[in-house]
Amino acid sequence: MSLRTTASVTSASSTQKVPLPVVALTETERKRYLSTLSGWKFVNDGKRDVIQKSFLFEDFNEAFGFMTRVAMQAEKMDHHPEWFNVYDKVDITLSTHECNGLSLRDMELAKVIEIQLGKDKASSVM
Ligand SMILES: C[C@H](O)[C@H](O)[C@H]1CNC2=NC(N)=NC(=O)C2=N1
Repeated sequence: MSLRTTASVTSASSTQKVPLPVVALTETERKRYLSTLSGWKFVNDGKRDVIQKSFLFEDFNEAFGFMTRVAMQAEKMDHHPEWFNVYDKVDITLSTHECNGLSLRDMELAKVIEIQLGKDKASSVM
């Protein structure tokens, strides 16, 4: 099965992003997407399905810089992390209100977060 990614439609004049659907992923889909993401854990908190990951940074500056960069991208996607930060630690939970569980939007945002993490790490070793 090929994984669905951000849908885009191209017309002669422009490429427009189309919002990803908010339908709940099946268990099979969820497992397939999670297998492409490093360290994200599936949790049912008793009320809903979520995915979670904890990140550890050098200090508050690195942690909050990462959060700021992720926030800008999340806002563009109209899909936002639930997160908790103490100094160098950031705990992130992703879920979709509309389906009370996990949708493609959560998987897409997790991917964006991983890409940002990679960029931040790369710049810190330069
Ligand atoms: C109205 C607005 O589009 C919705 O409330 C969006 C905003 N950001 C969101 N973020 C997340 N993580 N889940 C959502 O279901 C969600 N819904």
